[in-house]
Amino acid sequence: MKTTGKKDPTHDSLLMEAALETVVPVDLAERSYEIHIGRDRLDGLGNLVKQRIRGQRILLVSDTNVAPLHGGRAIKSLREAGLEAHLAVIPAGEGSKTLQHYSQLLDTLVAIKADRHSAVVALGGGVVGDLAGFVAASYARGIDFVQVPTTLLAMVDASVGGKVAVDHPRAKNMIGAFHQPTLVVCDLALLDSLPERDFRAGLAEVVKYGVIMDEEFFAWLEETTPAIVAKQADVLGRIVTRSCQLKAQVVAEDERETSGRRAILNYGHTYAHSFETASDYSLMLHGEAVAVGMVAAAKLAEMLDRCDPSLNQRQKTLWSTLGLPIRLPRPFHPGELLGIMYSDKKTVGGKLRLVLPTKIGHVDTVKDVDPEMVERSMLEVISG
Ligand SMILES: NC(=O)c1ccc[n+]([C@@H]2O[C@H](COP(=O)([O-])OP(=O)(O)OC[C@H]3O[C@@H](n4cnc5c(N)ncnc54)[C@H](O)[C@@H]3O)[C@@H](O)[C@H]2O)c1
Ligand SMILES: O=C(O)C(=O)C[C@@H](O)[C@H](O)[C@H](O)COP(=O)(O)O
Ligand SMILES: [Zn+2]
Repeated sequence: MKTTGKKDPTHDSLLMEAALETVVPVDLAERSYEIHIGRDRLDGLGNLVKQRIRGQRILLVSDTNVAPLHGGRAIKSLREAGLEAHLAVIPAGEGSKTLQHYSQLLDTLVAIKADRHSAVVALGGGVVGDLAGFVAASYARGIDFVQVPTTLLAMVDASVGGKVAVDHPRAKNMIGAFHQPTLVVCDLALLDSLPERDFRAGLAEVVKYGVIMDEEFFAWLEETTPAIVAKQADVLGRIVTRSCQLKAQVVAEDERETSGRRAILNYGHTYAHSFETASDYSLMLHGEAVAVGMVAAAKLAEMLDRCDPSLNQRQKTLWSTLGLPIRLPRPFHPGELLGIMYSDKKTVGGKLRLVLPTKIGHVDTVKDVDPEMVERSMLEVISG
């Protein structure tokens, strides 16, 4: 692996040791938990879950794509471990992150007589994890929750850190909570069935970690694109492990985004959420919106003389090689997007706050950004 810039002595070993079987700890005092990463972990799920929950009754939540492929094995493993597992299946896609589906899952928990020691297990991508997690956060004022992510995006990001939510029609992830899982199990073999477009969308959040906090990881991703696109098993293991290590580090420093440190994970997201919301959550995948949002954010940083144009060029080159968009797929009105950005959760007192890069590996949160500049930065990504 090429090493460039200031060297963190632990870095090479961390990335190289990030082989196929790893456990990444998330250190949060009494809410600490482990992320188990490896291939073919689903068959051992029941025993892992059993050790980490208080009761026997489980609601396994999955979606209409994942349940037929992997739900049977998950249920079998839970039942073989002596757990009473029930299955609830939601329609696949972002359209399920609603109060209506949240309410239906609560009804299911009541129907199966779930109690305070019962647990929710999410088997799916970020949509299932965010929705099921919010259900677990609020049922009986909070019950145990286990994440079994099945997309790359959920393995590297959504399953870790305890942000759980549903969307408001005009504001993404606006109704939710912080509720940490008690266990995360990433079975890399599940990625074999993931559609190509969803796999590539997950890479956006991986590259995000490089830009916000790990220049060497970013450079390694640039060099490794052929193996990434070919989904080489050891490379996928390294990507998931390094991403989880980086996210765990940030979450341990600022669990509830109070000090501001955690906001760095939101790089590109204020823009991304406006694209998703303006298109009723149905035009772009979250990862695709993040990729374009990072291009717009880097353009703004460049316009504000905060970073060199080469940063955005490196991002865009990587997006093109990894099959991610650098522009929006249809024209949008910048004013409409800007209006939605004011509903972002980082907005305080009517002032926009944005996470902007200074160089690869470093970002700052910039308060009170000039809205006119933000609007202009969007022209970088608006087609037509
Ligand atoms: N909570 C967080 O910290 C956090 C972080 C990042 C993203 N998110 C949220 O995550 C969501 C996006 O997650 P996503 O990209 O995983 O989308 P997703 O959950 O919609 O999954 C993508 C698609 O892949 C299918 N799928 C999932 N796993 C599969 C598998 N193994 N085989 C075949 N098909 C499979 C799903 O049915 C779906 O159609 C967004 O709502 C986003 O806001 C949350
Ligand atoms: O975990 C975080 O913190 C993140 O910001 C991760 C993001 O990738 C993720 O999309 C998150 O859901 C966005 O958070 P939000 O607070 O802007 O809804
Ligand atoms: Zn995200």
